[in-house]
Amino acid sequence: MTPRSRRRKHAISQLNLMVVGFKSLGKTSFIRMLFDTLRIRREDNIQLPASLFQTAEKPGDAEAASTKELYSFTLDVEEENEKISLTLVDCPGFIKDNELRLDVQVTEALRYIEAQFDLTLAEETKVKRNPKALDSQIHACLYFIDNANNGLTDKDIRILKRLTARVNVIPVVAKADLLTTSQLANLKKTINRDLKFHQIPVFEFAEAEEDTDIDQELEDGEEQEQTASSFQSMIPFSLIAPEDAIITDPNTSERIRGRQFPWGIIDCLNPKHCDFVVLRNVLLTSHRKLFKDRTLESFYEQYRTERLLARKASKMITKEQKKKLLEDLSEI
Ligand SMILES: Nc1nc2c(ncn2[C@@H]2O[C@H](COP(=O)(O)OP(=O)(O)OP(=O)(O)O)[C@@H](O)[C@H]2O)c(=O)[nH]1
Repeated sequence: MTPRSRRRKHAISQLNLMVVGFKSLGKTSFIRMLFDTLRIRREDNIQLPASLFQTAEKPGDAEAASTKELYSFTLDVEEENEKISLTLVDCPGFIKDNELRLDVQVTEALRYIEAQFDLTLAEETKVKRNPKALDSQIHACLYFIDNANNGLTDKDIRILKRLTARVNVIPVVAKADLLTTSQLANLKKTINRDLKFHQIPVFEFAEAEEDTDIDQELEDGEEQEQTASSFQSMIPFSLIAPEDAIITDPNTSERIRGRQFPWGIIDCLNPKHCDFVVLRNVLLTSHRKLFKDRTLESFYEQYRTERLLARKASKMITKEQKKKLLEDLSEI
């Protein structure tokens, strides 16, 4: 074992993921499915939020099962021999028919992301820094897109523009089981066209991989290029979450995390049925370090600069200017 791989084996990497999107698109179901596929290292100290297991399979359950407020929980997991402290953050679904409320909800999600930057900033400015300080920054945010729309709506565009200024955003098509293969392919194409047309900088695989060592295992440069572009071609990733009912494979009698229809079974872990397995690998293994690096080097640095400039500007303001500003504000 090389010193590097020995170090890797013992170090615990922190990874913080967030899910956002309009109401009832399957955000909590995705977190539940991800949780269900994890290899938990320490079961003794997990505190799972009750809302994670409130499902809405029966009519009338939807309101009770909807996420009322942002919550997070942390798990010690092991993925490909690496220890990860994984924090999952679930947000209340955005409300479509109230513009003001929608803006407040997006602001709340962004405030949470910025509050984590503030923790890093506070740690950095301490005289004696804590070398074991936790990295609570949100490294990737999955944005759930409603497959009933023909591409991105104006509201999606507005939200995505705000989110992509602060976090690595990965767009996903929710409930892909409701689309045929060609409908899904067309929707992906339209979403990509919309992202490009509106210049929304969601996470890009091809570009990002050029300056990183993530694919060290792939020695052949051509193969590396292919991998990057094949990830990129999957954007937005399609997701299908399993239903509560216990479904078994008729051939093997093994449990399947899936959805059963009169004509067959969808296996959510089958890459032919949806992109969950690929996305899971991207988040937890292949691109984990890249998400973290970009968060620190790009998003945190940008936020830090903005905060320091704002602080400087507020110090430069004279007493008279401050008084006038407060007077003006009280008249509004
Ligand atoms: N057909 C289908 N239904 C799904 C899928 N994922 C979730 N659902 C169903 O959609 C409903 C809402 O799922 P949730 O996971 O609670 O959605 P959410 O986005 O967390 O909801 P809010 O917290 O209200 O925003 C439930 O009835 C789920 O069973 C999916 O992939 N396909």
